[in-house]
Amino acid sequence: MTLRLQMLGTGGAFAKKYFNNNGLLYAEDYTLLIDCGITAPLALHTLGKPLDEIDAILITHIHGDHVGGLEEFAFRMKYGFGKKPVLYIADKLVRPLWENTLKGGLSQDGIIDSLDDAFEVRLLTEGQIERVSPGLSVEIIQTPHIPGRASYSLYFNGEIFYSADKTFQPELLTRLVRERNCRKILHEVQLTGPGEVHTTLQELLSLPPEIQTKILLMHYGDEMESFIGKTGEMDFLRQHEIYTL
Ligand SMILES: Nc1ccn([C@@H]2O[C@@H]3COP(=O)(O)O[C@H]3[C@H]2O)c(=O)n1
Ligand SMILES: [Zn+2]
Ligand SMILES: [Zn+2]
Repeated sequence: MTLRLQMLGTGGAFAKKYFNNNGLLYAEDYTLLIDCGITAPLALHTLGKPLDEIDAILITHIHGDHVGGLEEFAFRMKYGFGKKPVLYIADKLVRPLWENTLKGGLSQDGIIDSLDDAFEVRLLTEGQIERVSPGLSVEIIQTPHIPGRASYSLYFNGEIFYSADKTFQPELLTRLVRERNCRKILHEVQLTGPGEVHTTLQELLSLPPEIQTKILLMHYGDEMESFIGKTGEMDFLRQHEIYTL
């Protein structure tokens, strides 16, 4: 099954030239929204994409640039379309997403008292492949980002790796390419400064060309244009363009 990807945005958390790093993944007529950050509602509006054309949302972790648009999404689906959005989420993220992020704004006594009242929740477990639609499966892979906080990268159809925000994990990337048929890697990048909770361009440039050629870079800062031609065998993913993966 050929997947297509259209990023709503390719910016890092504080980018102003680019929307938050959230993507629409198309598998035939099924549309999955990967992460729904603060700018997702505006980016969808800019693309002319109505909310009810999205079949499900999947979130990687609970930073604002990945979940900050969920409150608006849920309210508009409920009061605008009379529907509950489908939400794919790692079991370990349910409690923090509800208790620490959404409860304050979304809860209404007797109407919305839990995440299940606002979303059609579908739990994901590490190591288990979930069939999202006839042409789309996903496996979550926990990858390090903020110490002590869970964050999950995604492996689609056993061949496409989509990194969550994460530190550099060369062994994982090498294993996916050499042992698990990985054809394409959508990877976050930090262009300047120390990585700390992200993967730096310098780190990705240390990968062998065989892996770099599979990588498209995303979640970058406003300085991206000045790095064109300086990314080895890797290219930048551009927001709103549709890529066949
Ligand atoms: N220890 C941390 C934690 C957070 N941050 C910054 O805050 C952003 C939150 O969203 P993000 O996309 O994960 O990027 C994080 C860092 O820019 C950071 O730089 N160092
Ligand atoms: Zn982020
Ligand atoms: Zn993050």
